[in-house]
Amino acid sequence: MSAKHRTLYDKIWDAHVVEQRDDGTCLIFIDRHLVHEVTSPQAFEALRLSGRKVRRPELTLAVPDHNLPTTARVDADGNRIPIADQESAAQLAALEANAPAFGVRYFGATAKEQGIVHVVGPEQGFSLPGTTIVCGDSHTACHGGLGAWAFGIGTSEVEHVLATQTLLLRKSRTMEIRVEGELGPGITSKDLILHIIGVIGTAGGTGHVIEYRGKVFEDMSIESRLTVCNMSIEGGARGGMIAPDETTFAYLKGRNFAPKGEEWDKAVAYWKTLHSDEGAVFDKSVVIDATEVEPTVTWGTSPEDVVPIGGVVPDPLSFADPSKQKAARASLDYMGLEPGQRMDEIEVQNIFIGSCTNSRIEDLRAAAEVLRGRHIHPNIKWGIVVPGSGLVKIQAEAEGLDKVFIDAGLEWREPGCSACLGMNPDKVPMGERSASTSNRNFVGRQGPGARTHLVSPSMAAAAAVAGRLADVRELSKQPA
Ligand SMILES: CC(C)[C@H](C(=O)O)[C@@H](O)C(=O)O
Ligand code: SF4
Repeated sequence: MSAKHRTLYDKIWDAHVVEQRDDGTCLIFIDRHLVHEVTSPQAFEALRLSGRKVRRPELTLAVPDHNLPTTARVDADGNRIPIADQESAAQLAALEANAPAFGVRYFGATAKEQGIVHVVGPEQGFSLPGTTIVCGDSHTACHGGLGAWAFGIGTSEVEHVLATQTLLLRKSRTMEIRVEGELGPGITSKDLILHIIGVIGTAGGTGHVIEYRGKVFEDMSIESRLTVCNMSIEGGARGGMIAPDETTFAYLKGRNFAPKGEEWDKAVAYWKTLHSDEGAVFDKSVVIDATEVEPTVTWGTSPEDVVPIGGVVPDPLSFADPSKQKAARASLDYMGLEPGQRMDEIEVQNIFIGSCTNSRIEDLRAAAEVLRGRHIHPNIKWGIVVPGSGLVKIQAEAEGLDKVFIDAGLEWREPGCSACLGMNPDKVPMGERSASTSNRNFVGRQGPGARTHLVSPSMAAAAAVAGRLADVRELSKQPA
């Protein structure tokens, strides 16, 4: 047992210890295992070779997302369109064969429930408060938005979880990110998390599990909480979570795999105990003033390279640390930017609205609100909107959002990871620049030589209209 006054993370940890080892590690029970096509083929193959089964197939959910093209998946006769890329096709085929062979629940490429694994888990009520959730994917912390302890694992751990439903872990340290005050008008959860990563840096959360605390998070929708927790890994953290509350319960009620009837009442009673006790001590604490958060954009090739839209590209010499100076110089070189250049004068040629950070219905509504009655700028050569799941797509179409995007000149696609990373045909061309709602602006992330500026959905829409990075608050003042 941990201390008397426990943090949310302590409580979830304590509830999942199967066995404590002398070396300080614990065998932890894993409640939920999400599986996608990239990190699972070898794990299933290893099980097959050793003649083992999936220990708890009902706690496992598989869905392809990374490699699927986001163009039509069936032809006019209803036949599946094959994937041209051989490696992608092989990974998809492996998952399609492995799921039924091992009795694992599977949402296939053409199922309406298919989507990005981190969008599907919450949407299906598969991800629940107080659960341990793993996936062979670094953005698994996303599910912490529901009050779960969720974290990414490697392929050998995927195999371990498939075979045993447990993991041998060492407890992380705890970190509180307390946000005080309120966000200004037009400032979103994406701006906030980019700002936070700017403050703590990409190593700020190393070795820690973050709990995001404060009224800002209590007031947030689940979609926004998922966006915040999603990027915990970009701040170096092992996980990120927000205590579950009435908003969480209302979001989950009635969802496909959420508990029903009496089970629901029991679950809610338990979930209500899942918050850090008064007097609980965190190993590290950071306080952020919400009123300081502006619409935030990145200028470099690390998610910590952030600046308000009203700011300028920084001078590498402005950083105290010589290694950061060197990194900034390399970033500016790659990004084709000069110190002192105004952020809102940087022209973009590509728009990507999607990814597990920002492809839920609320994100699409926010982008559509800016684009309604407007058209994309002639600078924009390619702009796509990629819903996070088939169900998000259906909902968006029922609200007419697809028409708003298409009328504005953007493409409306099938669900998947898409241009978030260059593993499928959606890529930003060499040397071109994108305003992207994804979570990583690494060198080559959106394709070889692609230059990525991370933004919120409404800021991506503003960039589409302006043909450059732009302050959505300025645009909103003008008539459409
Ligand atoms: C391909 C996958 C393993 C990878 C990850 O671990 O996160 C991807 O989802 C990413 O966002 O870079
Ligand atoms: S959308 Fe991007 S960040 Fe999310 S799982 Fe897919 S590739 Fe990774």
